[in-house]
Amino acid sequence: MAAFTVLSTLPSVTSVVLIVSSVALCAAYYLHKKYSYWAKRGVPYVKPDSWFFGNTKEMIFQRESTTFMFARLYNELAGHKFGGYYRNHKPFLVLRDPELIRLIFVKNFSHFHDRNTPDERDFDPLSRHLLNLRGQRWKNVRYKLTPTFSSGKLKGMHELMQACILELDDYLTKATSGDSKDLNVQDLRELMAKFTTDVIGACAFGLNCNSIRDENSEFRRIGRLIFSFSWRSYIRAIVLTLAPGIVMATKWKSIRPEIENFFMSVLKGAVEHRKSHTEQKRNDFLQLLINIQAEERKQLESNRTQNGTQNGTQNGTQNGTQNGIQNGLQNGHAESVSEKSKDILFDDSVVASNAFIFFIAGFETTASTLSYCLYELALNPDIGEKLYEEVESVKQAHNGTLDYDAVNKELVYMEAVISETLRKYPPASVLGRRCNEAFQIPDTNVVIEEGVGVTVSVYGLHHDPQYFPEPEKFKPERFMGENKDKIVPGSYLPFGDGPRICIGMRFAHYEMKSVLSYIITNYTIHRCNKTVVPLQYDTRSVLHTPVGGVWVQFQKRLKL
Ligand code: HEM
Repeated sequence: MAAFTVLSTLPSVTSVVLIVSSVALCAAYYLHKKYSYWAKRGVPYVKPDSWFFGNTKEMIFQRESTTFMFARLYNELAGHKFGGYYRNHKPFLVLRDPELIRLIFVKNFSHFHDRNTPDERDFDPLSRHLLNLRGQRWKNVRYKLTPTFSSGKLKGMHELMQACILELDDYLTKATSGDSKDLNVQDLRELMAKFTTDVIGACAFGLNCNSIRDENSEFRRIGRLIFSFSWRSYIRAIVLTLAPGIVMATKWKSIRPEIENFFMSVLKGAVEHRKSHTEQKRNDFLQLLINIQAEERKQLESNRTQNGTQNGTQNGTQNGTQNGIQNGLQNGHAESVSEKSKDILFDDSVVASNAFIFFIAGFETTASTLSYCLYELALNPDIGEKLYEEVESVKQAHNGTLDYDAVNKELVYMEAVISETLRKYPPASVLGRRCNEAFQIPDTNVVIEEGVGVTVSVYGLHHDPQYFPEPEKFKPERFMGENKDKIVPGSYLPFGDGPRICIGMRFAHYEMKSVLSYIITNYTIHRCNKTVVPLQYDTRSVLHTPVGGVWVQFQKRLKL
């Protein structure tokens, strides 16, 4: 009986084996075909180390940070102007040659106008911002937002920035004059993140974030949350690359609900406040967004009236717009029903998303640069002293104060110190573009096909001795005088390049120079027993974050 049972199951075992082997063979054939992409085209490439994840396994399993993984690919392709790699089984190209980078990012931008980020989503109200937008939609939004950081607007922000510096002054004065000798030992990442959160809150949204003064500031807590590791975001990122359809079908948002709700309610509050205080003249980013939306609505209304498609006339006044934004932001729904028209560029979702991205991009990148800069000043006191002398002499030439023009134009050594910090520690260590129209690489037979992504390891370039000899040394002189002119175009890209270059670059420079001149004139910065040299980086972090923070000691500067 038992023998009979075994025999009767045999055909099904054979079928299972057959099915499994056929599936395995098909999968192997499929993957082999996918992973032959670069070899077939005669393009040098880095051999994938995983059938499933291509060249990104170490990053996905969090054994290597994103920065170091792309720098490794850059180094493994040494000797080539470009080379292939695979993200999962998708082909990507690493661009190594600065001239080729410029060709793609600047001169042939029309073939590469989008990033590799996922397309904007209707269900994700905070994802439709400049970083993600594509094609004509990106172009239109960028054109409208460009005036945000014009010289006139930056000048107008001088007082707001000074007020945040005074808060920092208050904090550091207490920290350095207290009896407890530990108070003057500070984690720069945290301190600078608090400062830059306050600055972007004040300058872009007219908000008092209070991060320096209040240990439990909600803004700082949310800021930390945005960049902290979460399993939700981690799994989503993997699913997004392997099977984007699942993310779309399940409407799996990129932003955690807590963060989304916080931003929606803050923006709603800010817009409400403006509505009830129309006498206060504002000149900031939020106001620019409000005005743009008002103009757009006015234009649409007049078009509709002209076309006879609308019976009643509405007034596209500022108040009307504020009501629109306000209604749309209620309950986390960024887009009101009446706004589903295709003609609308600045619907509530685009307004909220761009306010959100300005906040995130506005505080983290500058905070990280400032903290690395102060860390290097602690390790290199001679550079700190030279900086101090420059700031003092510019101040003396301007009756003891630094106005907007002096900060911008006269702090030459300061500019070099910041540039060197951005070289050694680029906060955005990888740049990417997606090919939207086939492009033949000059003097080769290689065609970058539509849909293929290109990647630039900014960290790899900035640490390549061919462009920056002794790359681990902190040498601001690289960016002074004729040395600066020798920098190969396309090899130094802390803010990216081409029409999609960072929109906040001038604001960031101005903010960093303003606060550094204040710190350097009032304090000296020192190594302490918590200072780690060299820094060790967190492989789990989305950003290039040092494990355990960046610690230094502040001392009040003794002035004669
Ligand atoms: C040290 C400070 C900063 C660094 C190093 C930095 C770096 C970058 C980089 C590398 C890009 C990508 C450029 C490209 O793809 O070619 C970028 C884009 C962007 N940055 Fe910044 N950034 C900084 C500060 C800021 C600030 C202060 C803001 C806003 C207040 C900002 C807002 C943006 C936005 C909105 C984009 C997208 C631009 C577009 O696609 O049109 N950034 N940034």
